[in-house]
Amino acid sequence: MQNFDLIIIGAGRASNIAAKAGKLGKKVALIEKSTLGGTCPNRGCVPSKLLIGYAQKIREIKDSKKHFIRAIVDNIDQEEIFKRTNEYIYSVEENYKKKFNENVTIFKGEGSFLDDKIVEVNNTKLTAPKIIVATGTRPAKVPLENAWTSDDIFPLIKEIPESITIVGGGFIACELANFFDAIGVETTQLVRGDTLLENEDEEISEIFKEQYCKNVNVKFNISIKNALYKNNSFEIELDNDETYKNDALLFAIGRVSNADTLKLENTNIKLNEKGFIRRDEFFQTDVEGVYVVGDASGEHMLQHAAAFEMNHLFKMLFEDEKEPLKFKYMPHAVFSHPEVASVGLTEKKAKEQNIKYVTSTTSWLASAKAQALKIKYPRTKFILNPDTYEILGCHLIGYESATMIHQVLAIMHLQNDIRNLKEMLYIHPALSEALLPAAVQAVKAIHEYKESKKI
Ligand SMILES: Cc1cc2nc3c(=O)[nH]c(=O)nc-3n(C[C@H](O)[C@H](O)[C@H](O)COP(=O)(O)OP(=O)(O)OC[C@H]3O[C@@H](n4cnc5c(N)ncnc54)[C@H](O)[C@@H]3O)c2cc1C
Ligand SMILES: NC(=O)c1ccc[n+]([C@@H]2O[C@H](COP(=O)([O-])OP(=O)(O)OC[C@H]3O[C@@H](n4cnc5c(N)ncnc54)[C@H](O)[C@@H]3O)[C@@H](O)[C@H]2O)c1
Repeated sequence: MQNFDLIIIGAGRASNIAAKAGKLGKKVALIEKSTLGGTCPNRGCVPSKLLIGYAQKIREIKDSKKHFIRAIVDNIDQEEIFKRTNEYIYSVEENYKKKFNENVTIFKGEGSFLDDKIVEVNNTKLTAPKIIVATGTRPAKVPLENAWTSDDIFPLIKEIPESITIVGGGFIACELANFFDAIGVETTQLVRGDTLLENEDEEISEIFKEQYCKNVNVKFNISIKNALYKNNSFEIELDNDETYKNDALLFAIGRVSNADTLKLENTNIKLNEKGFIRRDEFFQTDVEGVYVVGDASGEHMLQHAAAFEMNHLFKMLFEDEKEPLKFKYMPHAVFSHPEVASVGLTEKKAKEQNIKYVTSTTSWLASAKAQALKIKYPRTKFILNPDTYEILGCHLIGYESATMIHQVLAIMHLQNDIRNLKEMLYIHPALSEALLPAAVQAVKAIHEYKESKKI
């Protein structure tokens, strides 16, 4: 039995805890069954955003006629795009290794529990007073042989397909289908319902659908009845009896817990109804001294949330943090075309929760920089508490929405009052100045609401 101060199962974001604890002189066992760094740098956020950079450039060139420029995309070197992205992925493991000092022992293998306090990896038994489970998620099982998930394209080492079908209408499907379509791979997206990005505010997802479908061929209310893999391609039969051939078929239909790899039946650790590990507000599982953080908890499934949680857990374990982490707000963005960013309640959620609210939706076009983009759809939508002026939700669609929303986030975090967004000074005519008329309009909407209630 090997003794440590800390055992960590899963070297994704939790690598940072291992590195920092090692620097404090703690003896750390870091167990990873795949590549150090986890999903984000190896097969998630980073490589997918590297790909989106290419897509964005191509879309801009193709759209240049709006600026009275005749330009054509003469050649897209797809191989180079994947080669460069793969090179980044291949560098991750070595870069992560450099983070750790001699106090951190890396065990490459699948970790599992023998009991509440003993973890086994490669037939070696380890124990520590503190154990962190940070095992993340994996793609939901693909129902057809030879079909891909996002894991299969990071890195893409097989031949680049000439045509691809992508199933799903969520984050991954809308980011990847946009990329494949932009680089010239014939792309079909299959969505079982009639919306894309179904968890976004309805007004925003409708605009997204209208704009996105101008580029990507999306079939709605459809499922695959059958898909036969023959001679390196799929013969796809849809449930409306339509048939067609595509080189690749990729499913992006959600992600599932890795808890089933941990032999939790040997412990008192319990799962919730979704199969994710149950925890209290201090990240502690049903076993004292065993914690679960990041995607493994199934709560947010976002890199910034995982990183924030891990940072807080480190402070709880090795510094003097006594308070639980309470996320005031959890923003996210979908890096597709168009780009969407959101924080807080959607109108639907506000309605469901019976919350008193006022909405205000404003075009960005009052800003000269927004006009210069020559796109008409960008919008800001606020959901507001009319009594307190609090921003309950903010939803953006348009160029650099993910960047734009940080200004709103800052206000929400500091002193959440829409009037602060209205009173601040903006650089004229920066794109973010588009938030000024949105804030003015939002405050007006609250005043009109208050007036209407006086009668
Ligand atoms: C295609 C894609 C794009 C994404 N884009 C974004 C984005 O733009 N922005 C964003 O915020 N989020 C994005 N995400 C989500 C983000 O990647 C995750 O939220 C984040 O990586 C979670 O970190 P984690 O450390 O909790 O889990 P992970 O990074 O998944 O790490 C868990 C690690 O545990 C290992 N493991 C699992 N079980 C065991 C075991 N039994 N023994 C040993 N090791 C084990 C795994 O191999 C893995 O390395 C994206 C995800 C995907 C798939
Ligand atoms: N920009 C980002 O922050 C980013 C990008 C990619 C992924 N992620 C994270 O990764 C997670 C997983 O992404 P995802 O796109 O796989 O999940 P998702 O939950 O966003 O979307 C899943 C989609 O698949 C559909 N679906 C589910 N089961 C299906 C089935 N059997 N047949 C057909 N369609 C089905 C759903 O209706 C939905 O449209 C996200 O929830 C997100 O947290 C974040």
